[in-house]
Amino acid sequence: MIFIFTGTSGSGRKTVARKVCEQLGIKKIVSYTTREPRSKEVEGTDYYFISRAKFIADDLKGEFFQTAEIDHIFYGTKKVNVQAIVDENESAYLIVNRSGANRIKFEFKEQAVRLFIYVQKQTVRERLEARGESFEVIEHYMQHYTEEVTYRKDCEHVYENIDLSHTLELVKQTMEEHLLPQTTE
Ligand SMILES: Nc1nc2c(ncn2[C@@H]2O[C@H](COP(=O)(O)OP(=O)(O)O)[C@@H](O)[C@H]2O)c(=O)[nH]1
Ligand SMILES: Nc1ncnc2c1ncn2[C@@H]1O[C@H](COP(=O)(O)OP(=O)(O)O)[C@@H](O)[C@H]1O
Repeated sequence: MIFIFTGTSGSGRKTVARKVCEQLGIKKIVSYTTREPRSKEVEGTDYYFISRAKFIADDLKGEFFQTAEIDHIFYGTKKVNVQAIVDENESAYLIVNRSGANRIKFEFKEQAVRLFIYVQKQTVRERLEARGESFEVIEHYMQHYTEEVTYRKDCEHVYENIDLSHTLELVKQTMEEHLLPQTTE
């Protein structure tokens, strides 16, 4: 099973995904990005941080399963990382935007499920302010919000992440249901 975490940026997707998947022992498919690491982000855990030139070269070689460009930054997951999960017949998760979620769902069909995490626009702003983000960064998040939030109608599961522990419980429950052996009835 592939668990696709998507939703509005700044709503807690990474936090929820990491905590629940740690508990369930589900591996992450780590994306590549051309943006600078933020403080506390770890190479190979949060992202593989690579240069634009390397990203473009790898893309030309056909190494990416899917890519996205957001605010002039490239993001992508490599075929080799996705294939490793398929070969081992394991479950995995990733955190992607709308286009990435669509691409993965299209490829994996019933074997992929989209978990949409969101909060109200004003709450995103407050959390980013609390995280100490600059005005410019916060405005970027705000500009994407409307486009991102409308994707929720297409996703299999939707969570408004108000109380974190409550969200974690609900998401865990859903994921456990998907991990149960499928009956043919
Ligand atoms: N399509 C796609 N989107 C990605 C990938 N990796 C990350 N993203 C998305 O890119 C956006 C920006 O991510 P990031 O720079 O970490 O900032 P965030 O908005 O704080 O999560 C988020 O919506 C991520 O989910 C990827 O491999 N493919
Ligand atoms: N339920 C919650 N209540 C308050 N703050 C939260 C909650 N969930 C996550 N956060 C905080 O909100 C910020 C954004 O979370 P993050 O997981 O980075 O979001 P995303 O991956 O969606 O951009 C982080 O500082 C995180 O600790």
